[in-house]
Amino acid sequence: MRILVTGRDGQVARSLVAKAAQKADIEILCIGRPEFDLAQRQTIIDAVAEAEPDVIVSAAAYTAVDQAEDEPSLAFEINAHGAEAVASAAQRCGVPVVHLSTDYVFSGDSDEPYTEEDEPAPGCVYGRSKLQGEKLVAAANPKHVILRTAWVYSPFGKNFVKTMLGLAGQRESISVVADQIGNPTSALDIADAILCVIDRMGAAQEADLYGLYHLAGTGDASWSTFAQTIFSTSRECGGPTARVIDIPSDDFPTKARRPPNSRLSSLKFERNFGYSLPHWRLSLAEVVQQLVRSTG
Ligand SMILES: NC(=O)C1=CN([C@@H]2O[C@H](COP(=O)(O)OP(=O)(O)OC[C@H]3O[C@@H](n4cnc5c(N)ncnc54)[C@H](OP(=O)(O)O)[C@@H]3O)[C@@H](O)[C@H]2O)C=CC1
Ligand SMILES: Cc1cn([C@H]2C[C@H](O)[C@@H](COP(=O)(O)OP(=O)(O)O[C@H]3O[C@@H](C)C(=O)[C@@H](O)[C@H]3O)O2)c(=O)[nH]c1=O
Repeated sequence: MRILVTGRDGQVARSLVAKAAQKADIEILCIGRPEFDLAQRQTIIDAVAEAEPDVIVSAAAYTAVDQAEDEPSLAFEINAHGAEAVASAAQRCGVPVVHLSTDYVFSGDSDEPYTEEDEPAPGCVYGRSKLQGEKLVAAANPKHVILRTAWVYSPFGKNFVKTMLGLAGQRESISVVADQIGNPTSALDIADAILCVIDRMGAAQEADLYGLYHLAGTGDASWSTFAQTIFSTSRECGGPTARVIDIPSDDFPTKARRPPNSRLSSLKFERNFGYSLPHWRLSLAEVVQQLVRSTG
């Protein structure tokens, strides 16, 4: 089984490489800029044709949430039209695409965890561009699994856990918003779930498994609770720590509006794939320990 993964240096791609290394029957091929650029359609067509994959994992994206407010055209070119081109290239090869999307497609004004039935209403450019990407991917390739995930962290790339540990080295206290809640999700757990999806699709070409799913870590937290847990875990293993000061979102102005509640219900994924992600606290401990060990 040859899996082509876009976004070579991203968190999900690197987690897939780490997880697939433990599986003899899987070959992972990661592609990235400059030879594969979502803003350059021909590079997508060429890269996919050359790879001859059995499945494509579309993990590359424009993920700079605030910066997207200043570069909406580029965000849409990459997250919407680039994603569509990847799904079309997969369709021309007759192979499925597993595409990643985000909790930021929701306004966050509901009090309940969002299901796949809920109407998206993104409040920022990043969320709008990813929502259009979902629609274009689904239209371009009937063999699609779209996974909306959230608050991704890992030992790789840029993420909130690494930002907090970095700031703890410089400050005694850090102000963190306490009125935005979501599901922290380890990219390593997403990688396991993607391999499970691919295994199920590859084994039976089960058409009824294609579609849109929410897939996030079990349990929820505010960014502030998440930060406190990062520091308590880091302290236990001898890493940097800081005091967290709870603040409202209004006291941490950002260019992009974030959803106050972006909790996702992953029940559909659980039902269809018989698989759920571990509790975020368990997965976080593993990642923080790895990060502290690697810098200590
Ligand atoms: N991070 C998160 O918290 C969440 C992410 N998601 C989604 O999950 C997916 C994976 O996210 P994650 O692994 O965290 O992403 P990262 O931000 O870690 O990595 C994104 C990757 O996309 C690549 N990329 C950006 N622009 C282009 C382009 N024009 N052409 C080719 N590659 C490009 C980047 O390459 P380069 O190194 O060249 O910049 C980078 O390797 C994305 O679709 C994202 O929207 C969903 C919810 C939460
Ligand atoms: C660094 C920092 C952030 N914050 C707040 C700002 C924001 O509301 C929240 C998260 O900040 P970040 O900018 O790190 O995270 P953000 O870029 O909003 O993360 C999002 O990324 C995209 C790609 C997604 O798809 C989402 O699921 C989500 O993970 O924490 C603080 O309150 N204090 C701080 O010191």
